[in-house]
Amino acid sequence: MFSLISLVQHIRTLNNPPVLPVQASPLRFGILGAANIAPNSLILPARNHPEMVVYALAARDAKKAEAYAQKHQIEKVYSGAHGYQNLLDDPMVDAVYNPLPNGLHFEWTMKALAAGKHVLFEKPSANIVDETRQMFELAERKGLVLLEAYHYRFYPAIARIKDILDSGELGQIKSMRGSLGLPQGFVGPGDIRLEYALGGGAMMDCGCYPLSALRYLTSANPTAVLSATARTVSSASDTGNLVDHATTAVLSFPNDVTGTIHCDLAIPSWGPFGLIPDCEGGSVELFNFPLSAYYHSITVTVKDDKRKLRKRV
Ligand SMILES: NC(=O)C1=CN([C@@H]2O[C@H](COP(=O)(O)OP(=O)(O)OC[C@H]3O[C@@H](n4cnc5c(N)ncnc54)[C@H](OP(=O)(O)O)[C@@H]3O)[C@@H](O)[C@H]2O)C=CC1
Ligand SMILES: O=C1OC[C@@H](O)[C@H](O)[C@H]1O
Repeated sequence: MFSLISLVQHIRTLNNPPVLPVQASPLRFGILGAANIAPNSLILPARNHPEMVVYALAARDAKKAEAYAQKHQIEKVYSGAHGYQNLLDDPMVDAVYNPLPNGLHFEWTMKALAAGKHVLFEKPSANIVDETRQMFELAERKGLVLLEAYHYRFYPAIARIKDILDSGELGQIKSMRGSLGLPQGFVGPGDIRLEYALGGGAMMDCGCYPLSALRYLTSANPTAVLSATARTVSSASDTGNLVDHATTAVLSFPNDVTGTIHCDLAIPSWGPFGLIPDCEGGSVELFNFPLSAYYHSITVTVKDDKRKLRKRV
């Protein structure tokens, strides 16, 4: 068990990983947009990977682009109306990170792939499934890597949960619950998450995590939406559209499995962010599944022969 001090040290190291010398001929990344998420998702981690370097940044506003590039020691800067495309046309760029708002993932990922770049793009991949298919088909045709940035899939904790389920120890999955909520105040006025035209809404921003996790754990896609309820707010630009501020949905999966997803852009406290498959012979809970590298716990509850519950953490 972590002590509080070692937990704080662990989180500080994750957020500021040691800087390693770059090796000869690293993979050179370009970033589309001076995005809030890019330092944590790519720029700081890259410094710990000698085989890659964040070489270029494009942002619409020149001043913002320069300041961001200077702060994060990014060599090449593009800006203005053609800044994103100019970055894609730069032959020095091998791979592109696309952390643009959800509604722009498709356009700029297609353009990046067309320019022959590998792409790491943010979740959720697109607004509609046909766009996602088109992107992966183009990447396949061009022999390029296209990866959606669901980092939770790379943490040992989720792999452990999948192993426990696949081992058969708990029997068949009967139902699953997954949730992700953001604390009140995290999403402020004007946030891209509240803009319908940019692919905003709680389901797109947060609900996509439990949905992805439920698909991963069952190795299946949902077949129907059994129910869905939402708390809605006006889209940020007030165009008359609504976005969901919170959603609860019950989905049907093959083999009579149901999955409940809950997401919320403004909950009064921190969390919830758990993942709980309930099985014939017990259940397993992964606490903090989206960011389990920071902290997590796994609780396995097994029903014994006399239907008594045995717990291990
Ligand atoms: N995997 C993860 O853990 C996380 C993923 N995300 C995902 O990353 C993406 C970006 O999130 P986040 O960094 O918080 O977003 P930001 O609010 O920082 O926006 C990202 C960039 O979008 C660009 N942009 C382009 N067109 C528009 C437009 N019309 N209106 C507003 N912005 C525009 C801006 O680029 P410019 O600088 O050129 O102006 C901005 O820098 C989302 O898809 C989100 O779901 C977010 C957080 C965590
Ligand atoms: O991991 C996340 O947490 C915060 C969200 O707003 C973000 O978009 C999501 O990816």
